[in-house]
Amino acid sequence: MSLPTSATPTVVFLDRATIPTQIELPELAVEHKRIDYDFTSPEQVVERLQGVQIAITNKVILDRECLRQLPELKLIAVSATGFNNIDIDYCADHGVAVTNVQGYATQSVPEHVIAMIFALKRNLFAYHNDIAAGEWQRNKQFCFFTHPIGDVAGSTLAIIGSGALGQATATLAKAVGMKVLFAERKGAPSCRDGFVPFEEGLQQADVISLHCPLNEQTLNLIGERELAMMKSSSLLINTGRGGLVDEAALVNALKQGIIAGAGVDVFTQEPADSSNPLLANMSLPNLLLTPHVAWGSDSSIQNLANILMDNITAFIKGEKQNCIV
Ligand SMILES: NC(=O)c1ccc[n+]([C@@H]2O[C@H](COP(=O)([O-])OP(=O)(O)OC[C@H]3O[C@@H](n4cnc5c(N)ncnc54)[C@H](O)[C@@H]3O)[C@@H](O)[C@H]2O)c1
Ligand SMILES: O=C(O)[C@H](O)CO
Repeated sequence: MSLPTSATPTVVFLDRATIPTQIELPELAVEHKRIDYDFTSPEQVVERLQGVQIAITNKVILDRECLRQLPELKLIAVSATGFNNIDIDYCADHGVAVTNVQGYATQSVPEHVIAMIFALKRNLFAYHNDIAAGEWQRNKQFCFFTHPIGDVAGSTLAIIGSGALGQATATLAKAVGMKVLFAERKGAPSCRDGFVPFEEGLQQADVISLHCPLNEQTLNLIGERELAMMKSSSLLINTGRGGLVDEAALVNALKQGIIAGAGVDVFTQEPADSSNPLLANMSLPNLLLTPHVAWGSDSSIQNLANILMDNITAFIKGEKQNCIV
């Protein structure tokens, strides 16, 4: 998994526009040729990576079918933590290195999670919408209470995924007075020290926050069965990946009062459209949606850009940094 020493590598960024313009993407500290595309459709991937040694992708999918047609590709530098858009097994079997960017958003994602928890617990958007619909204006009192308002302090947060973002979310949650549990992996035969069994986490939590990767084991981790185990007063926050949650089952749970609310930043298809059950029901007062921006504070994206380009420089120099395979 290395480059021929004499060659000047070509580096192609397939979705450059995922890095906002105010963020500086550092130059590589080694000789190279770089081509940036703001956006690449699935049909354009193979053509754009023909003869290319290094591909940068945030969310463009590099699956087996397209990788098979790219024998010169030596490195996929994922400009994200999640790498579920890459066929890792193919890369491992065919000598294609894959790097990702770890721990760059330990401020941004937890702040987004806690913001969603406060907004939902206090029903901020439901009240905002009531005013927009003229409810307050029709009322005689200085205030009115059409939605429950809960305290965040004292409530229990169950975190699924105890890596960089799970841990950082735990730290912030404790700072606002929440009790924190880490749930063991679903189906695990035993429970590690410091974890509670998966089902117990679901049952005890006032809020569940997902911070595990999307893979074969975690697809539809939260479905009808799991939602039914949660308290009817509880919230689900998903900033992990859309596929972790059965979206139709979640909408049903919100409509039937099986759980009290959900904050969702990630979707099975992105961008999602009105065929997505969550978008089709986004007027529900207890559903808060954001367009995959939990990672997106300027400082976090700058961290990401720096680490991304460092990973590539290291690879070209023959060093290993943040290698998944
Ligand atoms: N919404 C966003 O903007 C955003 C930003 C960054 C990351 N993410 C997502 O968050 C995920 C986690 O990021 P991170 O930096 O904490 O990654 P990480 O690799 O540091 O941590 C992932 C954790 O999940 C655990 N895990 C793996 N499989 C599991 C399973 N089946 N059940 C429970 N836990 C499991 C791992 O052991 C690890 O502790 C990423 O994979 C990505 O999908 C989203
Ligand atoms: O995985 C990540 O880092 C986020 O989804 C942003 O791409």
